[in-house]
Amino acid sequence: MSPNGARPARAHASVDNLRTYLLAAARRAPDRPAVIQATADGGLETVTYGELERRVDACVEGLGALGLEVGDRVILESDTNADAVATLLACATLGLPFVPTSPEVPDERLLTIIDSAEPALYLQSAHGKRTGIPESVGTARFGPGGLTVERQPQPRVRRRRVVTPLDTAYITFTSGTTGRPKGVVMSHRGVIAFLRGAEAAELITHEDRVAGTSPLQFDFALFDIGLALGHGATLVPVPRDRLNWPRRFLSYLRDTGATQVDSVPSVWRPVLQHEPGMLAEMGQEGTLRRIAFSGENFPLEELRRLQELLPKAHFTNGYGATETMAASITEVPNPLPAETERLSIGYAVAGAEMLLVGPDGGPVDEPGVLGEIYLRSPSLFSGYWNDPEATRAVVVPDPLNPRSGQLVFKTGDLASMGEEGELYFHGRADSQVQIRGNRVELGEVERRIGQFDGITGAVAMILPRPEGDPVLHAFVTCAPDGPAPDAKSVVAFCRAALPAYMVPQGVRVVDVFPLTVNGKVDRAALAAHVAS
Ligand SMILES: Nc1ncnc2c1ncn2[C@@H]1O[C@H](COS(=O)(=O)NC(=O)C[C@H](N)c2ccccc2)[C@@H](O)[C@H]1O
Repeated sequence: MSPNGARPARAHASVDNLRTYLLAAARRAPDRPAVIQATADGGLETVTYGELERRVDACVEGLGALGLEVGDRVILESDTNADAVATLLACATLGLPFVPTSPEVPDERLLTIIDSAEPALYLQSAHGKRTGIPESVGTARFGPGGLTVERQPQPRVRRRRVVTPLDTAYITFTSGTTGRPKGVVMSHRGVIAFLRGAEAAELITHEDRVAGTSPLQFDFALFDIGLALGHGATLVPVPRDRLNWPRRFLSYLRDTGATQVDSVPSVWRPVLQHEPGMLAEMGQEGTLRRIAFSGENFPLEELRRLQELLPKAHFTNGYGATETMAASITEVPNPLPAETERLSIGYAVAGAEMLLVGPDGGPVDEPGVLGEIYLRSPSLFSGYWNDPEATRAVVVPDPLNPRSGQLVFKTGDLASMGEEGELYFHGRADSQVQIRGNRVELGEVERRIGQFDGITGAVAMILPRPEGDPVLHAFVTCAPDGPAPDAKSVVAFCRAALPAYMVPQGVRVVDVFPLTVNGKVDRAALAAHVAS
């Protein structure tokens, strides 16, 4: 086929593409607010769906003139805001996979991602500060008026004439437990399949204002964008400098009229510690209708305190991995029953199914027995970028129907089943370590320590030792006004209720738990404490 150098390929409006799915509201109600965001001078501005579509098309024009080919990668570095959304939708329109990253990602990590993804173009906002992008990559800046090109991308031959639903919408690089970043390749069909499945959870209506708190490279941010725009609702990105100050965070939620807050559990820790009173006032005002969280277990003590302050709010536990965008969305009772010791991750979203598989590779059918979660889902990723071996390890034949050609996602997560088939998360399979032949439930250790008077949080982990058994360590945070508990009393407290092999050898008090750039507890950083 002769190169189609003339005009860029597009997706037909009738097929699945992130742009058509997320801008459908622009046709139905162009004057409705799509994004409410902070302005540079500290005010607020509203971008309507009609204005958002105009900005998308301005960016499509700029991108389309660069001669890029469907599938060429575009690094999109930004905080979450209307222009970042317009830019990612422009990439989607032209079948250009965007690789989301944000200003606080360190240079060397960005260079590792560039080295792997070999992007055609690097985009940052007009006031972005990043420098040192390799010469082989074109660079440009995006803003409300469209694109300003600084360095042209290298010329390429255009052959594709259409953008299909199987084309890549984005590649998000996860640090992964092994450290070498893996690029999760998500197709338009996959993302939209998950967002459509999530609609069945009826989390929001078009009246809602969804406050997002995750950085763009974390697909929780992409879920927030997809959830809000997919329902014709309003996205309220929370600026990072607001997140670090509880009072400013809460006043931002109040000023923007946010009705839902999506975050990892750690976002609420400083608020519970420093501004419970202000949060309680907001709880009484009733504007905040739903708290949605994902990414890791929400420590139950903290969750109960949050529920006490927000007695009228709904709580939603979103579980899943970037490789399928997510897997389940489960309503958490408010208040949590006193006897609850483990949050349910319920059932897979509509259109998907979570299966428990035992060590023998067969299904686990009886309640209470541990198995690994395998996920059957149309939102299964296309594979890890340029890493077929890592892909084959987690995209496997459906254990219940291996001859069908159907592939499922081997999550690496352990769970048990309740009486109604609902699942309960038991941690990562690779973090289940035996101590003297016994499987240690880190969550159980953390729960017990969390009940010690004055302790507000506990993280347990097992660290290998050069020789002999691995050692169980615990890290705790304490109430600011209370006495720092001494390690011996905490150990004795554990010994009174846990089997010997689950009693931590070391207990260290830390001011706050270190966090990864996505806001999860940084266990590697805690482990380094012990090594030092
Ligand atoms: N609700 C949980 N309880 C407990 N452990 C969890 C939970 N959600 C993840 N995880 C853990 O985190 C792993 C996935 O990590 S991840 O790939 O970075 N993805 C995420 O954390 C967020 C996920 N993509 C997502 C995006 C949008 C909505 C919901 C969920 C899972 O395999 C679990 O081990």
